Amino acid sequence: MITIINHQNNEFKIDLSKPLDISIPLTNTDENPIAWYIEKPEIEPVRFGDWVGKVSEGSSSTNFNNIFFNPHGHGTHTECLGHITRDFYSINQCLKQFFFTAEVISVVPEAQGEDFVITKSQIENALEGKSPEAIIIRTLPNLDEKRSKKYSNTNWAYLLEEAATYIRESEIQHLLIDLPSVDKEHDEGKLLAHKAFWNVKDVNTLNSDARLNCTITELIFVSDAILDGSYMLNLQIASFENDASPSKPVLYKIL
Ligand SMILES: N[C@@H](CC(=O)c1ccccc1NC=O)C(=O)O
Repeated sequence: MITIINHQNNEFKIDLSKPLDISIPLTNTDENPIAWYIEKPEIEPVRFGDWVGKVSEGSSSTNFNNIFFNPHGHGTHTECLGHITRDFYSINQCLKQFFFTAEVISVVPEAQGEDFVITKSQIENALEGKSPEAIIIRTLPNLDEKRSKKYSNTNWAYLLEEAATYIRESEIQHLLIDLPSVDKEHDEGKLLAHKAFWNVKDVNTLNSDARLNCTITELIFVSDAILDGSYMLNLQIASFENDASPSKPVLYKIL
């Protein structure tokens, strides 16, 4: 299913029948990744007395599950600046378009003291002067365990503030990464990369040039079969009125 997208005076030819899904499935098993010290998601049938919302139990014509999960801690999710502000901002109001030009880059986080960090020059070198609407950062090594990793208290790699500032100054609107956060796990609430990317100067009173329509997507997984380079990104969320929603970013190779 080939289509041609005309965008910013360019033609992009993509094959909609060849999606490259970079989301991590959300399950109630021990396979599910976890960050931020919570337990695994729950997916359980509704119960009313003896009645169980599960066909195989015999009382219900349908499978009818409640799901308890956390968008930030349980898998691929997309957030708006409402994640860090005193006032409420909703991803469903901030993200109103869903197709973007995108660049997949791979970086090896650099040791800095006890941390591993992604620097401005790594982003700058990997982008090679390109100016996509979205950047997809794959950290190396790209171990399969990322799909089910328990991240709590692992001090994962993070973006230096200078790297997030560079991404903002490059006018990139959507930042996707395969880590639980663009920031350091234990950072005393500084959230330097989040603030730099969204241009949030004061979380109590939002500045007028804060980037309301820009998003951060965390806990993606970009398989090795997807090479670095240019793609079209379809960034889909569920319509949650919340700072963040589970999401399904899908790439299409440009033909
Ligand atoms: N690093 C922050 C905590 C934090 O960033 C956070 C905590 C719970 C759920 C999500 C978080 N950040 C996600 O991007 C802190 O140490 O206060």
